[in-house]
Amino acid sequence: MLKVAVIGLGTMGPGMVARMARGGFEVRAFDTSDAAIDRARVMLPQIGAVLDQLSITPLASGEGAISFHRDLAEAVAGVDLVIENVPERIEVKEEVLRAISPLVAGDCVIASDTSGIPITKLQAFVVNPRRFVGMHWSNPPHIIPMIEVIPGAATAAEVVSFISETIKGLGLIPVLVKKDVPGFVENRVLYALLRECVDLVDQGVIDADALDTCVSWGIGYKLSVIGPMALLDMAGLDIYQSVSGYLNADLCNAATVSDAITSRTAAGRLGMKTGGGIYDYTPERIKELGAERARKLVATRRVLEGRDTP
Ligand SMILES: NC(=O)C1=CN([C@@H]2O[C@H](COP(=O)(O)OP(=O)(O)OC[C@H]3O[C@@H](n4cnc5c(N)ncnc54)[C@H](O)[C@@H]3O)[C@@H](O)[C@H]2O)C=CC1
Ligand SMILES: Cc1ncc(C=O)c(C(=O)O)c1O
Repeated sequence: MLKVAVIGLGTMGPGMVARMARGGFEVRAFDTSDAAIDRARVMLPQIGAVLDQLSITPLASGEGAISFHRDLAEAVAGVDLVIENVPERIEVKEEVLRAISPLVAGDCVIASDTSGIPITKLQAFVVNPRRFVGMHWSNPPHIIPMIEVIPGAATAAEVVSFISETIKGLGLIPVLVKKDVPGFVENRVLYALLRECVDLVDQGVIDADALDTCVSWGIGYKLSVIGPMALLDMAGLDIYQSVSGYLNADLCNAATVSDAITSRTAAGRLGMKTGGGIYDYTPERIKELGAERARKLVATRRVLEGRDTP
């Protein structure tokens, strides 16, 4: 049974811990914050119920054990894989990776769930860069089945194979990113979309809620069935040639973050986690939305996987 340590139990950690334990791994869950550990403990049964709805059942040998840790050396002792999952700030990742690296065995793989910091940069912070790789999950990690695998300049081929096989072994889908570009692929695409969406709302072209309806029921719904490259063929490359010929030059190409976002983050309006961001949320609404989104994502995934016929 594979032994894995997850370092950081914020938005992403609990779902990753639960998903890997369901796949039979022994999972050590570490955070420096007692509140994060307490929250993760509360979330595990709720996440387990969602995994049940996805028909992700424990192996015949049973679900892997989960243990919680406040001592880093204890958390990573003897594990095969450590997944760094701390905030997306390179100085925090440097401190954590420099702390983890000397504590693990020579054959242990260290992976980072960074959203897009180049893996080659993070490799500088570990003792053995050959055994360091990007493993980028998507939120919510217990529901979204795709994980990007990103080798850095020094990552050994066998480590890329190990991570890809580990992901497949969980019944998930590894996607290899061949060049270590910032944001990898998923977030380059997402952030191109988000930049345009924020700009359209900033410019008063559309209200936020109408934009959400337009994107979710238009391209969002369609793209879950037909990928962008296949969509080009469905629309016709001549159409893309014509439209992109006049539209590309008009799209937002701002290199900085929109003032509307920067003023909100400066005021502590970070979204659901602070009760308001673009929209406002009560604690009851946050619970409702969490349940509703999980239910719809589960139902959609079951249909897309062919488990349920509509
Ligand atoms: N939020 C998202 O939608 C996604 C985030 N990611 C990436 O995953 C990583 C984690 O993101 P989130 O879970 O959103 O962050 P978060 O800020 O919600 O949670 C980070 C956790 O790390 C803990 N932490 C901080 N310093 C630590 C340290 N020195 N040692 C151990 N734990 C420490 C915090 O207490 C917190 O519980 C980031 O690199 C992020 O870019 C990847 C995919 C999606
Ligand atoms: C806004 C945003 N940024 C990063 C990520 C993942 O790295 C996600 C996600 O949903 O996975 C996201 O929504």
